Amino acid sequence: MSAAVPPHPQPAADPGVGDAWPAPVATGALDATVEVPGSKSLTNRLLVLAALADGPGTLRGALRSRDADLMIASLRDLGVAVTEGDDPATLHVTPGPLRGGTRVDTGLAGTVMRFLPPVAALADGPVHFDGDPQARVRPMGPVLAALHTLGIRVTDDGQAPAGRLPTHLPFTVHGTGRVGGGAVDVDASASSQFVSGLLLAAARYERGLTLRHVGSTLPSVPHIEMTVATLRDAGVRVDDSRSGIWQVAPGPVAARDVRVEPDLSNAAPFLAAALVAGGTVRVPGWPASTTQPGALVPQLLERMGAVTTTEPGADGDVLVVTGSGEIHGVDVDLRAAGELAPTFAALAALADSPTRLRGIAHLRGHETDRLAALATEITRMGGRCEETRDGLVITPQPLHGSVFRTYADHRMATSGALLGLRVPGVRVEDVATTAKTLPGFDAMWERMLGVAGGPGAAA
Ligand SMILES: O=C(O)C1=C[C@@H](OP(=O)(O)O)[C@@H](O)[C@H](O)C1
Ligand SMILES: C=C(OP(=O)(O)O)C(=O)O
Repeated sequence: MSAAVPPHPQPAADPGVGDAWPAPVATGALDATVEVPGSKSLTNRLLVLAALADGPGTLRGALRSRDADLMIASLRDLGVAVTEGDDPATLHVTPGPLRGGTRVDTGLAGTVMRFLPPVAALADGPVHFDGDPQARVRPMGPVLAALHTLGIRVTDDGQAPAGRLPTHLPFTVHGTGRVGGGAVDVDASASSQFVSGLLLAAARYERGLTLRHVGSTLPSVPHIEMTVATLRDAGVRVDDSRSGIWQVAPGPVAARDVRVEPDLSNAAPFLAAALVAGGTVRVPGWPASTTQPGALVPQLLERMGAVTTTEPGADGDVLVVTGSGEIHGVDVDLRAAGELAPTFAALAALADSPTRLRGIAHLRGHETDRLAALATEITRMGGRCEETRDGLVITPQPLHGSVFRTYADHRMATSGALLGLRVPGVRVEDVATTAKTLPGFDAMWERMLGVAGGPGAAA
């Protein structure tokens, strides 16, 4: 990976054992249907496109979580009206002239910190960006360098020497109300979101944008395809016919009324639970075709021992995953779907043979250094999980309970829950961190298990 990732802030020495969530152990085969809320990636793309559109639009089935709510709050501050419809998942968006003189709180949301600077470039004044302490070490440089190339002034509000382009939060994008556009080279080897963010705003640039990826690897290609698909659905012309080059034509973004698919990556730990506990888990609303990387979940679970089918449901297909409790190790390149790695690492630690996860060096710049975090927590449980240059090698061992640290990472929390299904005594520190993309995860998990009586009842 060519973009260096600085070390993440370390968690407190004592992870608050008393408050940790006792992950319930499965006491029998599962038989559950889990309704998963809207996709984070689609919700935040569709919010940005609605904010840039040529009239009022509506999202239905939108995710409401910390990441989505930070996007909504930021767009409101920029002058976009976002109001709730009959239910919180229905959002009406009315674009307005983009205002400067505001502050964007990115939280720990990659989609907010990478998608909004190219939008802020269109505002009529400075927009200050900052986020959680962990967000300040997530890579930002390539997207800010691209804005600089396009003639937008970006200044560092942190520790960088004066005059140096910022590479991390906090920073200010000095919008002037217009962006000329043109051509930029971007090294997106550390995050596909650098590409997505620039493409999402590009139709509103006077000459559009031609973006060329110049890095050695490109992670999360399905997420870039999702960006291109959502742009095209909004009537924007995008040429992606040359590998590693995207050309967005200038023009209006059509206001639309859109339905958001369920978040297939958030479905993954629930579906994986069928392998760990045995039995069946169903997720309704599984799209017949999708750009979400979670589309890979059924085939990956099958490789690890599941039987998967789809059944017709009231609202599209229902994905049905059945496991026997046996889990087989795999050798898999997850470059296209890195956000699935924590779920598959947890499954791997419970398997009957070793697993190699490859192509995911960029996970070192996610919510936390996920490779280090997974290796540390699985090892703490007595497992064997070693970091490689671009992934993890997990060799199953007998595991014991522990406090499973989450490092402010929602997917670490869901991995801990998955391990706790089989290993008694797992307590997940700060399970509330799942609110980043799935508020109420612990209650959903307990419902899946048929556990009554609230946290810890089945531990
Ligand atoms: O564009 C998106 O919605 C995302 C892209 C991916 O980021 P990276 O390319 O940084 O992995 C993914 O991991 C993240 O969860 C969501
Ligand atoms: C990497 C992730 O999030 P973000 O959108 O903050 O990059 C994730 O959800 O796994």
